Amino acid sequence: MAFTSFAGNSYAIVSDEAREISGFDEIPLIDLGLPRDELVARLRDACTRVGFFYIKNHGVPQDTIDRVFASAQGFFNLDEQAKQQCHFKNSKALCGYEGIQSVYTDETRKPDLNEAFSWRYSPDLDPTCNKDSSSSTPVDDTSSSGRGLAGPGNDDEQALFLTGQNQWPEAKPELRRDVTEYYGHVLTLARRLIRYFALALGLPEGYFDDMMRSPGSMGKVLHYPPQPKRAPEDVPLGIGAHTDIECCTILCQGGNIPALQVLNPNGEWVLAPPIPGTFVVNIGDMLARWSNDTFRSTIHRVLNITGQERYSLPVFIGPSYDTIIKPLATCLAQGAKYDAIPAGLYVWKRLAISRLDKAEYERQLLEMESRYTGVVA
Ligand SMILES: O=C(O)CCC(=O)C(=O)O
Ligand SMILES: [Fe+2]
Repeated sequence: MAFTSFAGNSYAIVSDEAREISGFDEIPLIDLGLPRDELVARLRDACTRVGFFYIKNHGVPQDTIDRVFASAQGFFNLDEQAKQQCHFKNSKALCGYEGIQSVYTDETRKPDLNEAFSWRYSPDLDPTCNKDSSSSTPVDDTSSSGRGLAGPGNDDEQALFLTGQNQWPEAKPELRRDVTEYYGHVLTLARRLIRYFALALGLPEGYFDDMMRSPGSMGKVLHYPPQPKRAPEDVPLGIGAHTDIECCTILCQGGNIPALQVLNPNGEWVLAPPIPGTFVVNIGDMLARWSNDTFRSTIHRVLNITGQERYSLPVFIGPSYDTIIKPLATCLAQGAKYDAIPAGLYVWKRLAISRLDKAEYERQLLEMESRYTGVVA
C-alpha cells in the first residue's frame, strides 16, 4: 500500500492494522507550563521527529469544551433538512455542513464515514477584535515578513481569502454561541503556540504575529457514527489517510474513544487515544513546506471500530490567506525545496479537490488562479 500526500511526498504503508506502540516509540506529551527554553526544545524535537504531540496546561476550560461538544451533538441529532440548511455547497468558502460519506479524503478508499460542521476564522469569533465592528481586522502590509498583499478589507477580498463566510444552523443557535467561546480560546492558544514554533525554527518570537492577526483558519466538529467491527480493509474509514493542510491543527477528542491513528516512519499505524486534559497538536503541510521540511507533516486517519459514536473538534491554523509561503531564511541549509505560493490558494485547492466534482473544481480553479495572478512575483 502507498499513500501520496498533497505535498507530493510518498509513503509506504505496511499494514492496515493499528499497533498500540512502535516506531516513534511514543507521541510526546508536552506540558505548556514548562520553562520556556525547555518547552521550545521539546516542541522542536516533537515537530521535527514526530509531527504529532499532546499538550497539557493548554488553558482552555473544560466546561467550555463540554459545552461545545454538547451543542455539536444536538446539531448532529437534528433532522437532515435542518442540517442541510447550512450545507457547505451553499458557501464559496467551502464550510458548513458535510453529510456522511460525502468527502473523499483518501481517493483510494470509500468516502469518509463522518458528518461534520465547519466554520472559518471571522473577526466576530476573535476575542482580540472589537465585537461591534462589522469589518475585518486591519492588517498591515509588511512584506519583510512574507506578506504579499494588503489584508482582507472588502467583501471581494474576503471571498478571495475564504474569510468571514460562515453559515450557522438556525435550528441550533447554541452551536454558534458555544463555538464562539471555544474557538476564541483556541485562537489565543494557537497564537501562543505559533510563537514557540517561531523560536523552534530559529526565528524571532514575534515573526508570525502579524500573519496571525487574521489567521487563515477553519474549525470543525466531526461526528463518527458507530460501525461494525470488521477488518480495517473492509470498513470505510472515519476519515481516510491524509496530511493536514495548514500550519498546525489543534485537536480535541471528545469522550474516551480511541480511533485516531498516526503513521510512523516504519509504515505502521500508531494509536493516539484521547488523554484527559490534553489536546493533540499536529503539523500540517503548509508549515512543513514553509520550514523546508524541517518540521514534519505526518499522515493520520480515523478508524472507529469501538462500536460507539465519536466526536472530535480539530481547529486548523495558518497565516492570513494573503501570506506568501516561501521557505524560511533559517531553514535553507540545503537550499530551498519549494516555490512560493499564496497560503489561500494552497488551502483552497486542497479542500476543493476532495469536495467538488471535477467540472466545478476546474471552473472555480480558473477563477481562484486568476484572482491570485501577480501575487507571487
Ligand atoms: O477526528 C480526528 O481525531 C481527526 C480528524 C482529522 O484528522 C481532520 O479533520 O483532519
Ligand atoms: Fe487531519
